[in-house]
Amino acid sequence: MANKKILIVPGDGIGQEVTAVGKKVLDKVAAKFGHEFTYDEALIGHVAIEATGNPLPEESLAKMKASDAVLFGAVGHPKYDNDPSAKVRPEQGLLKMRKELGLYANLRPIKLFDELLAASSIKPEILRGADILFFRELTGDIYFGDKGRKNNGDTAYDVAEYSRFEVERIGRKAFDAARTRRKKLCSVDKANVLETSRLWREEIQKLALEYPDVEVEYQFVDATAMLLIKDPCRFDVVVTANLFGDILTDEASQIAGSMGMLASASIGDGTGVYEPIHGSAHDITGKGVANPLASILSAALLLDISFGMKAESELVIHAVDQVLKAGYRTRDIADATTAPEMILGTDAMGEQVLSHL
Ligand SMILES: NC(=O)c1ccc[n+]([C@@H]2O[C@H](COP(=O)([O-])OP(=O)(O)OC[C@H]3O[C@@H](n4cnc5c(N)ncnc54)[C@H](O)[C@@H]3O)[C@@H](O)[C@H]2O)c1
Ligand SMILES: CC(C)[C@H](C(=O)O)[C@@H](O)C(=O)O
Ligand SMILES: [Mg+2]
Repeated sequence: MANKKILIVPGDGIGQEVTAVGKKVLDKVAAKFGHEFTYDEALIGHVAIEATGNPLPEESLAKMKASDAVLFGAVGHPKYDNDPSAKVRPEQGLLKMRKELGLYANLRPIKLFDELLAASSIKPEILRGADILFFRELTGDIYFGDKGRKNNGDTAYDVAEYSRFEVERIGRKAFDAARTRRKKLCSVDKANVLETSRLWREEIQKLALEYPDVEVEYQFVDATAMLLIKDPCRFDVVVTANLFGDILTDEASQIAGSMGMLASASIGDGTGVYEPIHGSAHDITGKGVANPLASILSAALLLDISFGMKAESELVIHAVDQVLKAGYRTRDIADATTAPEMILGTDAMGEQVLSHL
């Protein structure tokens, strides 16, 4: 029995819809195992701009720092996506949260539930058994370097920077994880072109000497994009920089069947933040069709990583597996053989998972 303070930060668009389901799952787990979870909510993104003018109000940040874990949804609104000159943007709230909480490691597990083999456009014989753990560096790179315009606004720049300690700390986490898995690590960079990547590779090579039991390979990011689709089973743990990790994991969502299946854990030295890798999905917002499984699986990561509740976490993953085995699907993971009555909306899918807990 444990007492924990969980902060729910739904954000924008389908973030609101799926996080409500993730919270219900946490509630049910607490009741089942006799834990006491207390909840608070905080604003971020477009909803925070509307309410306060600030994409990450100080009050939200203070609540995050004071909580034991954060369940996060997504940020984003078409208003800003279509206005490149907007000075205040929802995404700034997300990046500030990551920086302020020191969330330098973003773990993105890509694991295919067997029942979804048919939902993917990749051939089943290539896909079967795929199980990759991405470590995406999250507080450095081109995201956080100097950026601006010059030459009367006719030239724009974004500076990419990495320091040795930033590469070392994410690299160490990735090597440690590889040791607990299949002992293979792939470090992804663009060291044939980028100086940040050459420093990245130097640091990973140094770390490799400390982990002789882990088989290390180095791949360029362009080749990795190809290999993920050609032969996803060759990968175990992948460690890479912020921008490469962002792009490669959206691609890798197709290994798991859909963006709506991928959970993530953003961790550092303080409060951990657990979030689907997907965004606010304007195209389906308000329709009640968003897949809540990424949020539910994020809740499972929260239980495991921030609270050390392994059995609770495994129960949630098992419940998701059972629901998929029973044939239930949201629209994004349905295939031609799915009967219409088995295609559920966000809340109904959540109810199925709750009933299997
Ligand atoms: N972590 C975040 O908060 C985050 C991540 C990515 C994008 N964004 C923001 O989200 C907005 C939309 O961006 P985008 O369209 O490029 O990416 P997106 O991830 O929101 O959507 C990409 C596609 O995947 C589908 N999709 C995503 N999640 C789904 C789910 N749970 N169930 C079913 N289908 C799902 C969407 O319908 C869309 O077709 C932008 O404003 C962007 O900046 C935020
Ligand atoms: C919204 C955006 C800033 C964010 C990122 O690029 O990190 C998103 O794509 C993600 O993957 O969480
Ligand atoms: Mg992304």
